[in-house]
Amino acid sequence: MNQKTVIDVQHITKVYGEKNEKQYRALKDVNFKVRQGEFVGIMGASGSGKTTLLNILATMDKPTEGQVLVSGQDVTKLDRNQISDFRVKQIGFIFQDFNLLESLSNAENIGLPLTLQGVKKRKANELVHQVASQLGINDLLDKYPVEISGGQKQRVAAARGLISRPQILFADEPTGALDSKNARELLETLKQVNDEEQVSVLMVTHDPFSASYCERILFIKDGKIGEEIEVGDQKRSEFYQTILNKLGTFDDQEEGTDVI
Ligand SMILES: Nc1ncnc2c1ncn2[C@@H]1O[C@H](COP(=O)(O)OP(=O)(O)OP(=O)(O)O)[C@@H](O)[C@H]1O
Repeated sequence: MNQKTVIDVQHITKVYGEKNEKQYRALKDVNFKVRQGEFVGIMGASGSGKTTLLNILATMDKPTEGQVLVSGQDVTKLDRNQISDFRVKQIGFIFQDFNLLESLSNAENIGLPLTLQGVKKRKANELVHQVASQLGINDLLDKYPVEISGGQKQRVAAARGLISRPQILFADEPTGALDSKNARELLETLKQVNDEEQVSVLMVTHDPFSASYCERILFIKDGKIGEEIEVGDQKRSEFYQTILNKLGTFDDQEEGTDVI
């Protein structure tokens, strides 16, 4: 197993709201590491802090305290330019609602991170075709997002997330808007890319089926990592059952954050 740490989360705390106002503590001293090529899931009740955590790791939000080392560099200390650079070169992101730009063709959407990096059109085109072949969506390149299905949109979004060959792919409920067939296909593809490219995948999900594709799952409860489970030698179907059993031990209540 690859032991290189790509993400090292140290003592992350997130408080929403200004001082003198009502404040909420959404994350409390969160610590964990992710290795290169690992497929890690984050599960937890609604309001437990999953999206807050993912957004901090992906530099879309800053923690109140603590640091996030990505390949040894503290990304919470980056300035605006460094953050843009970090996002386009080192990470990919897939959202539940795809976040494709309707006015761009699918090929242009996929190539957007390269356009932002100033990669020449010809080279960008070549890379777009490469990733599209890998994800089996070559025939969608000349179409626009409105002309394709939800499952196809998420594959286009995944291609955009992977085009820069990032070290880390963040996925926030990537199967949330997909039917089970499309969800399965997307997860198979993510797993394949994860294996082939050693890209670390960090996926927030409510869905035990999606989570069964992970090697390790962190359970967030009330802003803290409560427990974690690993697939180990289990088959995916067995891991799915393990996850269901684990979820059954939690109560299903929505979580409120701590008002300070
Ligand atoms: N911008 C914000 N300002 C104030 N509170 C916020 C803000 N964003 C999130 N919160 C609160 O922080 C807590 C954690 O929210 P977060 O979205 O991270 O949870 P989650 O686990 O992703 O939930 P869900 O599964 O419903 O998406 C929630 O109680 C939420 O209301």
